[in-house]
Amino acid sequence: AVTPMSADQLALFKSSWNTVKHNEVDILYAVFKANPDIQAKFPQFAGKDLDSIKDSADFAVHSGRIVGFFSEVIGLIGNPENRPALKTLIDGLASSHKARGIEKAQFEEFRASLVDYLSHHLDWNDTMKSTWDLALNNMFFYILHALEVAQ
Ligand code: HEM
Repeated sequence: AVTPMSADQLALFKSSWNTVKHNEVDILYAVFKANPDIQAKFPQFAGKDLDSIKDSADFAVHSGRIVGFFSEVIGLIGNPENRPALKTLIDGLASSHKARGIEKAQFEEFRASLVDYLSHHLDWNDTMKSTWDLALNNMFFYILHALEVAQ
């Protein structure tokens, strides 16, 4: 289920994301490093040495798309008028990933690696941790549900 965030939590969520959102390459690198099975799903990166692809243009483009999705969603969260746009984005993500055979468990792995990254790059105190837990619980509730019902 989804638990609404307080205004303070929402503000902290957004401002803390703003401090790392341009570390796209480092974030995707951290996800691939911890989860070779995720890297293996990317046709252009499968089987390649992560440290040698990290600085490529292709890696930057993909990192920008994937991490940029979070920026797009986080930018829309908090205003009820944006709900249809959020639903469209999340449904699109779910159907494109379902079509690639990506399972719920891999989304959970992605989430865990993102949190691990954040825990080392944000001022990770109890308030920060509980705010991100809540935000990602909500976001992944929608994503995983959309993945379940996607065709
Ligand atoms: C919440 C987590 C994730 C987000 C926000 C995300 C976001 C995106 C976005 C925005 C794209 C480009 C648009 C599209 O094709 O839909 C994309 C492509 C892709 N994603 Fe994800 N993704 C996530 C998790 C995963 C996971 C767990 C895997 C693999 C196990 C994965 C594999 C792929 C692949 C293979 C592509 C296509 C890359 C290409 O263009 O060749 N994604 N992802």
